This record gives sequence, structure tokens and C-alpha cells, in this order.
Amino acid sequence: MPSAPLPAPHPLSSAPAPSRPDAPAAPESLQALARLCTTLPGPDSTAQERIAQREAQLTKPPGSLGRLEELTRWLGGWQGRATPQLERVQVIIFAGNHGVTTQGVSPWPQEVTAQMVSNFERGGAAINQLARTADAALAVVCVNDLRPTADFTAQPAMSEQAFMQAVATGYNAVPTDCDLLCLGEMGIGNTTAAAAMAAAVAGGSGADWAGAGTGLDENGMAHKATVVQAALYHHGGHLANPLEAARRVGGFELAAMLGATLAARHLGVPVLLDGFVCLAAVAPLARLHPQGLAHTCLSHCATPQGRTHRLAHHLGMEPLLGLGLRLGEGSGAALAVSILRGALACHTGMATFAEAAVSRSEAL
Ligand SMILES: O=C(O)c1ccc[n+]([C@@H]2O[C@H](COP(=O)([O-])O)[C@@H](O)[C@H]2O)c1
Ligand SMILES: Cc1cc2nc[nH]c2cc1C
Repeated sequence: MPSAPLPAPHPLSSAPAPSRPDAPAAPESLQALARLCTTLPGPDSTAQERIAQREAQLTKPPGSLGRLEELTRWLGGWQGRATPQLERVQVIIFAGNHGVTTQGVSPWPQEVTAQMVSNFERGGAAINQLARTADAALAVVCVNDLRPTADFTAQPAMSEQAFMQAVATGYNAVPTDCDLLCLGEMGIGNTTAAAAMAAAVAGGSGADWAGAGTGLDENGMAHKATVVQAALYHHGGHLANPLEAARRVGGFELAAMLGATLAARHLGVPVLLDGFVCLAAVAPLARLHPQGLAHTCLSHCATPQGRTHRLAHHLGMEPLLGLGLRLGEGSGAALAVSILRGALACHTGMATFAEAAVSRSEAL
């Protein structure tokens, strides 16, 4: 990826970079994974405090940059930097295939997953253009070599070993030195897996969570809802355990996104999540730890009434954008990078009241 010139650094960024915590090795069993999900580091509160102090000195009415101010604190808190940076932004697309496609839940054939991976590699997809404009590196990871999961209406999507391997693939894919991770996915049929995951984590029926995906009509959606419902019946009480839900009704790329999000937490890397599939994949982290998704930010929701918004609301998350995107690939996450760059540019580039000789309001 060609990289644009970096912005002039704020004087504080010449301070030595904090040493990154070494993440524990990828967990090898479901029990070890559950343990790692419940022993999560918190943000750097000193960095957050210093960011808030500088924010209060900048030439603007307090709070007037709205969510941008909160985003700068979020970035710095999880990076462990009083001056956050976005020099190395990484988009990772995890690709996987789904046995449940044999039930006719997607209007597209399974081979489109591999074909789109080739398209990503040749630079022809939307995410290639959006990652380039975000000045982000792009990596594509085919999970389980794109061999499909089992049809989860009749058996678990993955064995414990295959699930743990997919989690480790995601866990080990996160560069230790990146400043921000954008997650994306590609997998024909994965909105059915995401719908089942959403039902398992947030409750509700197949009809509550089965959407149009890549373009089903009303009849197609009704059929997809019955397929999800059949999976919910089949796996029953096992789905109360969020990691078992991810193994039984998730998918390879969803498991990898869960692993990547967990590694990012242990590495001090904030994460921008893409749409419905991405959110459903990482939702187990929120069920296992009350702050399990605090280092993540949901980049977008297609519509305020839609399923992604409903799931986000259930998880206490507020999307940054609402552009009607329903592509996947990490497209919304890549677009949201520019919002973070804007927040950071204001925080590092604005003059303080003292520097600019602007009088402060006595009333505030
Ligand atoms: O991220 C989303 O919100 C989203 C919504 C609809 C479709 N997709 C993408 O479409 C594919 C899955 O759609 P489907 O209909 O085959 O389940 C997969 O590659 C996703 O990236 C993604
Ligand atoms: C063409 C196509 C591109 C995609 N990108 C992400 N999901 C996708 C699904 C399809 C079908």
C-alpha cells in the first residue's frame, strides 16, 4: 500500500513509545480461551487523564468536538499513549466458508468467497479502495483454507480443535506494533451464522435476527429465519455458553475475528469493528467480561432500525456512522479511520487558549 505523508507530530509524541505489553500465547483449549476472556487488561487511565487535560486547554468551547473528544481518549487509553497515534493502521479481512449454505440461505454460491479473496488480492474490491484512502495496510486471511464449516442445523459448525485453530489464526494475525486494527470478513452464508450467534448472545428467534444478507427477498428471509430457528432448537441449552455458541453456530472467520479482538486487547491495540457479522462474532467477549468490548468501537450500522443497531444496543454500543452500508469486507471500519484521524488531528494540532491568546469564558 502506498502511504501518505505522515502529519507533523505533536511535540508530545517525541516522548518514547510505551513498551507494548506482550500478549499471552494463543489459548489452546476452550477453558484456556474462557480464562483469557475473563482476565482482560483495562485502559491506561493516566494517558486518558492527560488527554482530557489537554482537550480542556484547546481553543473551543468545552465538549464542542462531541464524540471526537471521547474517541481520542479511547484511542490513547487503549494504546497506552498520552499522545495517541495512527501511523500504522491495519485492516484484516478474515474469509471463511459455511456448510449452512446447503440450506439455501444465500443468493450467492459458496465459490464467491474464494473469488472475492482473489479480487482483494488483486486490488479490485471496495475495501482495497477504502483501505488505501484510509492510509491503512490490508491483509486477507483465509481461515481453515476456506474449507466450510459443518451445516450447523444438524451438528456443531466446528469441532473444538477446529474452532480453537481458527481462534488462534485470528489471534496470531494481529501485528504487535499496529496502532489500530480494522476488522472485516468475507464469507458467503455468514449472515446466517451471525444471526444464530446474535440470537444465542442477545436472545430472540431466528426471525428476529435473519436479514436480507447479500440480497434475499421476503421469502428468502423467511426461509433463512426457519434455518436459524432450527439451529437454535438443535443446539438448545449449549448456546447459553457464549464460546460454545461461537463453536456451534458461528464460523471460521467469525472465530478468527474473536481471536483477533482478544489479542488486540492484550496487545494494547484498539479495534474498529465492521457491521453485523463482525459484531456478532465478537459479542461473546461482552458476555464473558462486562468491559470485554471496551477496546472496540462499532464503525457503522446500516439503518437505525436494523439488526446491527439492535445488537449494538444490546451490547451498549453506539455506531459511528450510518451510511446504509451492508457490504462487509471491513468497508465501514476503513471509512471510520478518517473520523479517528480527524479527532487526532484536532487533539494534536489545535492551539491551546494560552498559545493562541484566546480569552476563556468566565462562565464555564
Ligand atoms: O457486515 C454486514 O453487515 C453484512 C451484511 C450483509 C452482507 N454482508 C457480506 O455478505 C456476505 C454474507 O452474506 P450472505 O447473504 O451470503 O449471508 C459476507 O461476505 C458479508 O461480508 C455483510
Ligand atoms: C460480490 C460480493 C462481494 C462481497 N463482499 C463482501 N461480501 C460480499 C458478497 C458478495 C456476493
